[in-house]
Amino acid sequence: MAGLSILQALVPGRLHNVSLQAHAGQMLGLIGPNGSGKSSLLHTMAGLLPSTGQVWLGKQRLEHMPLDDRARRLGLLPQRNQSAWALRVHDVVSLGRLPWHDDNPEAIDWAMRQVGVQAFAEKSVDQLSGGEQARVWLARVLAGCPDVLLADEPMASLDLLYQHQIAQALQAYARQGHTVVVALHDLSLAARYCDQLALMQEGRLEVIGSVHEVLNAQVLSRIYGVDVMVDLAAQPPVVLAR
Ligand SMILES: Nc1ncnc2c1ncn2[C@@H]1O[C@H](COP(=O)(O)OP(=O)(O)OP(=O)(O)O)[C@@H](O)[C@H]1O
Repeated sequence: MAGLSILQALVPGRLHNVSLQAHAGQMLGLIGPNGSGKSSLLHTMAGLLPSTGQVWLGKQRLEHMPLDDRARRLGLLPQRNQSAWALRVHDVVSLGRLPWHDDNPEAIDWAMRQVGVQAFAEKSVDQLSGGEQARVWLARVLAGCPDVLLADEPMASLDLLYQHQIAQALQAYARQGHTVVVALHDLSLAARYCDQLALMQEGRLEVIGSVHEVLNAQVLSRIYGVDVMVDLAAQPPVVLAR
């Protein structure tokens, strides 16, 4: 399957000439302080935030792809989600099949199982807790089985069990040959589950590489403005502000 490349993305005040490649089969984590440009980069990758740069899905330029093809091949989970209607959870997840014009029950059941929301299938989504709803929104994107999955802080509101279950599900999705890009603030989770990390600061890509290349205590302390301790040899790895 195709990876995703972004070349010289420039969005005034938000992104400054960002170029990077997300590879099929891998999970790329976007990290960096608040306002560093992670969401802007994800929206640019999804073709939703216009930039002067280029986005390539494999050998195809995203801007030149028909919209329905883009919708099938690229899925975005935004940072904030809400439903204007009190839809059933099953119906919300089914919306993920819209680009395919079908109601594929296997894909919908699979997506709900990945994030553990089968028990809520008949409930109204507005009657769920914040973390439960977050899992439903992710299931909706997974149900579309996109080649490239872009997720903005998918674990932010989840409890300890689901942080790990969702991180594992996203990693497994990448291992099946998909391209997964997640923005996240929990650097210990990033160290444990991501194959590559891209560290952003003030709209620029500061460094991209393996977990060991990017999670450097000195660099992180400078960028986050707080003393950071990094222990990548620990099981699981730990990255925390002191
Ligand atoms: N809709 C918008 N219009 C104009 N500027 C915006 C908009 N959204 C974000 N910005 C600005 O773009 C910059 C990057 O914001 P972005 O949301 O991409 O950062 P982020 O790294 O995702 O932050 P966080 O970790 O807080 O979610 C910030 O300076 C922000 O103020």
